[in-house]
Amino acid sequence: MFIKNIEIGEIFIPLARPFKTALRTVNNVEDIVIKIETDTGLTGFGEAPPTAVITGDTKGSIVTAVRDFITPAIVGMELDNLDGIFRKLNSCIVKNTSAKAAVDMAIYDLYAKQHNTPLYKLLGGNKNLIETDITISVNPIPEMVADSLDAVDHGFNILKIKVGKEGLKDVERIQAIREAVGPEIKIRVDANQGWNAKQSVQIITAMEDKGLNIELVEQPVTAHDFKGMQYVTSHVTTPILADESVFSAEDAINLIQNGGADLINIKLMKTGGIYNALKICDIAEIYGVECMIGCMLESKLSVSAAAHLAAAKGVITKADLDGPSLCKIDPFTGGPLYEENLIRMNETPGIGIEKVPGFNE
Ligand SMILES: C[C@H](N)C(=O)N[C@H](CCC(=O)O)C(=O)O
Ligand SMILES: [Mg+2]
Repeated sequence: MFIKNIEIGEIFIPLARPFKTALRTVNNVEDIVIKIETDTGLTGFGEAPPTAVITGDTKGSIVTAVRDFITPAIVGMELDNLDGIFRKLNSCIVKNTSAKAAVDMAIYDLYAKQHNTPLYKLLGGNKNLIETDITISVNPIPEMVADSLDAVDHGFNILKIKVGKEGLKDVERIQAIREAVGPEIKIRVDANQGWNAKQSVQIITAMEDKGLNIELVEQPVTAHDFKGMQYVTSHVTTPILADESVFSAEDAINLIQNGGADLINIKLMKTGGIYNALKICDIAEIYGVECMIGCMLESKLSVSAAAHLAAAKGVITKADLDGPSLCKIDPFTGGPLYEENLIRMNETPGIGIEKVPGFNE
């Protein structure tokens, strides 16, 4: 069975509410989707969001990478030569990790379908239920408190609070939310690179002194500031999670060996897909570092690929896979079940998404 062609489409899904971080505000999921077909008619699907402020990828660059570089590199290759396909995918163009992720997940989808197995079982089959957090956008404090209470009402036990735009005022934000939701709800804080190293220590220490019981702080400083990550990690007791600082296995090794983080956030859109994400899982396992699986502003297709990886690997102990919960509608058929805070894997072969809008059957 060989790869016959790659079709490129686009999806548009309105968000239930604007998504706001220290880096950007977004109102809709507007992602590139791809369909890979084999000579036997088997199809695999993938999705790539244009998260320009984090990965550098735009809709135009994703389409160009898939159409002009990846397609000529892998069309005609035998699906059984999985390793050869991924080596070609990763060497035919540098960077462009979101385009690579879309193709990588479609290939894994096909491979698991060919073997009539759900992808998570093929990758390791560690668990079949995942608990995700939900993101609270950065807004005026009363709005964030109301959003947090609403999320708890809807069954979420873990909140990921976006901060990083107003320095020390973030302590008030988290204090107000903690007082409103009570002590049982887990609170994660994501600064999206919004603080500097000294400011991070001041803010996180203030949260510790107030007993706000923060589970972790994600990416306090600029992505390339590995020394800053090391400074923060060594000066606070709250665990520090590296997100934008870790795209590749090399980043993970560098950061871990230099004490630049306690935890690593793996996202398929940063690694270029599951093939490279598995390398980070192995490195983390070797060093005894736990991982979170995260997502960009993505819909159910690519988030489900990430869910399969999370379900497969024991080293992935935390999930930020709330993309589908942030969308107003679910335009897909099939896939894992999203039940508020829980993602339940099922027995459908591949990733499980059976129908993607924009492609003819
Ligand atoms: C959507 C997810 N919960 C999230 O917060 N991801 C962000 C980046 C998302 C984006 O800007 O598209 C993160 O973890 O930094
Ligand atoms: Mg983050």
